[in-house]
Amino acid sequence: MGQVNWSAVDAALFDLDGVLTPTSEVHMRAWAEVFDAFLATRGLAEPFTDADYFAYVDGKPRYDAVRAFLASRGIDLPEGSTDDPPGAGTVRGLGNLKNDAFLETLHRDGMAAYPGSVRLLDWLGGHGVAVAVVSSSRNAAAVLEAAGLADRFDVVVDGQVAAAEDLPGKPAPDTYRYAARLLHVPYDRAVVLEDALSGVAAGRAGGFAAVVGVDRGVGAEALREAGADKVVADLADLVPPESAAPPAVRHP
Ligand SMILES: O=P(O)(O)OC[C@H]1O[C@@H](O)[C@H](O)[C@@H](O)[C@@H]1O
Repeated sequence: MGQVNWSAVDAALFDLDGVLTPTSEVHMRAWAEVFDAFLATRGLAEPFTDADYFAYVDGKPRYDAVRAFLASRGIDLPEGSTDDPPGAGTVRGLGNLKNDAFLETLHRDGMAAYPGSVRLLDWLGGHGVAVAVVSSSRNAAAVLEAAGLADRFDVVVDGQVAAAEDLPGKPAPDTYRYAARLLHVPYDRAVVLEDALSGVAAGRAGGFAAVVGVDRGVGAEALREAGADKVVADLADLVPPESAAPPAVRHP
């Protein structure tokens, strides 16, 4: 697949963290802080790595990510409950601790969208392609607000919607499919844009027109293996070339 054939597509379904905003890095650092401290309390010296993040955590709902990483190290913790305090020694307690770390950074440093992603959103808006955000995060609204993107999306299927609608998270395709249904667009007329292996797998499983992998560090080959039809480094690469330059100013 070369360029995305936007004339054959009615909707673009965007992952948020790592696709529209550089929040994937903020999540990754918060997870590393929390998991490293947890591993140290158990006398385990091998730290949480970027490779661990990409393989077990990236793109997944909060507690699914905790379970997947702990399982990779052969650690089994009780599930606990969602209001467990940080440090309760449960899956949910660890997830909550990480959420505190994430929100602290978000509120302290703010967040700006990737300029290339805004460029694609602008182009799609001018060409009648509907857009939605499909994020595993329960913090999607706060991130969209911080990045000044909130009013660009009428449809946001995030971790809170998934919980309310009882939808399984990525790598299951259900959240992407739900967003397409809310936009009244058939799956095969929608494109999925994703940076995480779990999210690419969700797009692949959903029967969408195409899955675009956005390489923010996981690697083009891994994205293709997970099911991406095309991989780009920046979403501006998906703006058709004829509109890459602003129209020439005509002088009479
Ligand atoms: O913000 P929440 O609800 O804890 O969700 C976290 C997850 O949100 C996803 O969007 C990110 O891709 C993950 O890497 C992250 O861990």
